[in-house]
Amino acid sequence: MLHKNFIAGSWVEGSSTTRNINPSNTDDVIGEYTQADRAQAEQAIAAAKAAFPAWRKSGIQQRAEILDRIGTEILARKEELGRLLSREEGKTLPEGIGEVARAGQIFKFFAGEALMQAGEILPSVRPGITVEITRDPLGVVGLITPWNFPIAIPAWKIAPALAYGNCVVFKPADLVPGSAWALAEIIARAGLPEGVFNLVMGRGSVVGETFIQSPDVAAISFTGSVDTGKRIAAACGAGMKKFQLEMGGKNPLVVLDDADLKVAVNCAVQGAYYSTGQRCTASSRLIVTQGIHDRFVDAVTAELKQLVVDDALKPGTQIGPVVDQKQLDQDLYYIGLAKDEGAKLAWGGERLNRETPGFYLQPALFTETRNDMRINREEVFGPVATVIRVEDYEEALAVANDTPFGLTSGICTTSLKHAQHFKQNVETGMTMVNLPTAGVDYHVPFGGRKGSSYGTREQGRYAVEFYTTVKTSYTLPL
Ligand SMILES: NC(=O)C1=CN([C@@H]2O[C@H](COP(=O)(O)OP(=O)(O)OC[C@H]3O[C@@H](n4cnc5c(N)ncnc54)[C@H](OP(=O)(O)O)[C@@H]3O)[C@@H](O)[C@H]2O)C=CC1
Ligand SMILES: CCCCCC(=O)O
Repeated sequence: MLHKNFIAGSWVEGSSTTRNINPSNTDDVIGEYTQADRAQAEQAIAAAKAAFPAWRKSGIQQRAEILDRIGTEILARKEELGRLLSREEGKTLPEGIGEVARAGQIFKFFAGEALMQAGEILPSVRPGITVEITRDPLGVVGLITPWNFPIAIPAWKIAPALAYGNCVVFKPADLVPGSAWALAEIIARAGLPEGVFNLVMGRGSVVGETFIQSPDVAAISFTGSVDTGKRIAAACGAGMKKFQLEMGGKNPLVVLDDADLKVAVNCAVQGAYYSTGQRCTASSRLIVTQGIHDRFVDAVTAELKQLVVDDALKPGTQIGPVVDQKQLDQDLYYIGLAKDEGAKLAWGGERLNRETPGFYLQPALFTETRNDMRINREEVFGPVATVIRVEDYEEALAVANDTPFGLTSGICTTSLKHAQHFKQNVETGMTMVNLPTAGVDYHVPFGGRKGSSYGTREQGRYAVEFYTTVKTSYTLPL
């Protein structure tokens, strides 16, 4: 079966196709997916533009019911969709099912938000005049998503876009079309008028470029690499488009002498290596004070030796394969670079063989690293973490903030004083105390600072800032 694009309410073939390969077993072809060319991407944009005038006036009850219907079906099928997600992306089955559940919860959350489009009414400073502050939808929004959260990141862009009355052209990462297509198939049956939602599978350099260049696309929401994010920012700026970028991080986990060692080790292993380290929120720099350093390194190393690296769908697997050859090459490149820079490899870093051909990599831990090494400046986006030894809390905070990124951070400590000071002074958009840096709630703001993110926050009620525009009205009643 060829999985087609969904444009103007119909399933249509594109100009080429791509095969979806299982990173746990590269002999396993999950399915064949069509790829749009520029013309088809433009057809989708035109369909969304034509649908907007009516959709922007749709009732909030209609929107709420549609979003709730989508969320209900996603949750009802979380095992099936979770298995598909793990098969195509490589995160373990529990992680895949968890991500699908999160997507369903996100749609249900925004079903509620669709009903709560609050504004404000104030008296003018001029007597007798009333001022109203309301919000309008933007129009056609282009949603461009990465491979590492194939259904949750699309959900947290699509759901608010629709809730606030926008029309959508959605381009998933070419590497993981399965989850995106399954999500689109649910959305296609949820009762939206034709053209309101369009799935446009295809290469970023073709479909993505068409979105960011089109004068009929009012806004772009993007998650992915810094390089692509900068490209999108330049194009959107030139075209006076609204845009938001979520691009990753070099997230620090600070471990102080007074930390609970067991908690700190769990935070480090979960945060740095689960989901094969392929999370923008993953810990990659473990910043450890002198007094606990050796005990911490020994304990983390002991944990890494126990981790089960295997087929994502196999029961008991804790670390699935890397997503593809390109990412594996990137991980191995940085492992080699760290060695060349003089970092000490405490454990792992070798490609592994398993029963089936896949991109299996032993989680790697480097010690005796300095924050000015490239391994500590650049995002690897794999199961690779480094330890930086520091003297005290003050030095730990300074090192944590000394990075071009600012997405998330963490501190393991039993000192309320240090926890409070860290929350107030760490330069990241999100921060955790005695918790992994990865793993966030779905109903609160998500996003970072510096090179990690651009624009307003995603997720939760804060999403209204991006997916609407404010109008101030003055009325003199006659
Ligand atoms: N912060 C995060 O959540 C993520 C960060 N990353 C980082 O990015 C690196 C590469 O991952 P990758 O998925 O390839 O990231 P990319 O930035 O290459 O891709 C992200 C999305 O952007 C699309 N895209 C690519 N080029 C363009 C373009 N010129 N215009 C518009 N859209 C475009 C891609 O399409 P397509 O892939 O179909 O070509 C994909 O849908 C990772 O190694 C990691 O460092 C990656 C994923 C998530
Ligand atoms: C939903 C995708 C990003 C969330 C990353 C995390 O939960 O750590």
